[in-house]
Amino acid sequence: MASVIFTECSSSTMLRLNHLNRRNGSYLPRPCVSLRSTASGRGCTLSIRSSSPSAIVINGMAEAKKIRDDIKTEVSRMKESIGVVPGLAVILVGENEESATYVRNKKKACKSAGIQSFEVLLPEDSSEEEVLRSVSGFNDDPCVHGILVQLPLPSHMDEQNILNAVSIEKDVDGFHPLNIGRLAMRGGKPLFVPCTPKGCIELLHRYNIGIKGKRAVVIGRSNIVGMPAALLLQREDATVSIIHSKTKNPEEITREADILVSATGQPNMVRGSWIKPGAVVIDVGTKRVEDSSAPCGFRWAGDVCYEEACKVASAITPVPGGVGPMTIAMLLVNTLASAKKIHNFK
Ligand SMILES: Nc1nc(=O)c2c([nH]1)NC[C@@H]1CN(c3ccc(C(=O)N[C@@H](CCC(=O)O)C(=O)O)cc3)C=[N+]21
Ligand SMILES: [Mg+2]
Repeated sequence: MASVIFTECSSSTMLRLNHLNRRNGSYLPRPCVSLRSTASGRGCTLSIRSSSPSAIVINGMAEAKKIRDDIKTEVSRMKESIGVVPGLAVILVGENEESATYVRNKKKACKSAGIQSFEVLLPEDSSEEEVLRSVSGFNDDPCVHGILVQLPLPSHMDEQNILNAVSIEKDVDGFHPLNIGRLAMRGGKPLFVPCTPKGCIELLHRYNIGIKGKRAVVIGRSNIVGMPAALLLQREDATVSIIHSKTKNPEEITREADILVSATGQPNMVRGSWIKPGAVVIDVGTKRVEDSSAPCGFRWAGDVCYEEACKVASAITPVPGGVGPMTIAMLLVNTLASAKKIHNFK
């Protein structure tokens, strides 16, 4: 290893730390080399001048592909042995362009994995009763093993009421209050866990990033991502803090995080200075932002200032290609698991 130089304003390089710690199955720096909180407040001042610092990029797209391939194999095994094809139903209300994109992606993923997909598109001004009727139809349909009501719903509908109506056996989104309640209980056994947080944890596992005993900070407390992510991390024995819009000085708390999960949908909110050197950063944000230089007129922006974060973090998920594809892969995982359970197929 070349000389290690301590400079005042350098961003840290975790190359050496990564090298050391990957042998222990962890990308996190050892406490004894975790230099932080300098007087200037710039965080770590350890650097190796000769090499440009850069975090490991967590390739969610590649992991998702592997998972989808495994599902495809299982789906055909199931079809051949018992003649059952797993089915996923999606209910989409209104014309929200982003929602339409997700629904399209889910449909594509189902198709390539051999999962049958069903879809109900309802106009924005539909009544709650109409949505409830669709839910109930899918609850009773033996070809459907998973039901997903795309959120957000139009504001005139009671979201809780609708999520409550989904059969918990088919709640592949894990949004039914019973599944969430069980997730929150010590020793509780949810039938399904929400796909995005589940995808985040799966990425950490697949990259051998230890969670037990680590400080985890989640930014955002939504029912879809923030809150279940915090619960899951806590179940994996992390010590978890949740940051939200009323939190004072959030960056002081994020700088404590060994694992930082951001799910706010506010592009570039998380700056490099918010991140502890060597931390693992999971960026859940996927916001469409106008960009005339992009081929389709927009691009996907995460919550994290990626260029800055790369210089500080030891590992980071990109947007796109990080958490997003894993979300869809987990949806297929849950749907297959549901079909197996309903048909008692091992
Ligand atoms: N009931 C419900 N369940 C959800 O799981 C749910 C939802 N409602 N409402 C909206 C959010 C958002 N969400 C995403 C899924 C995949 C990508 C995704 O695949 N993103 C790609 C970019 C998009 C693309 O390339 O087309 C990526 O990050 O690489 C993003 C966002 C699921 N959600
Ligand atoms: Mg992504």
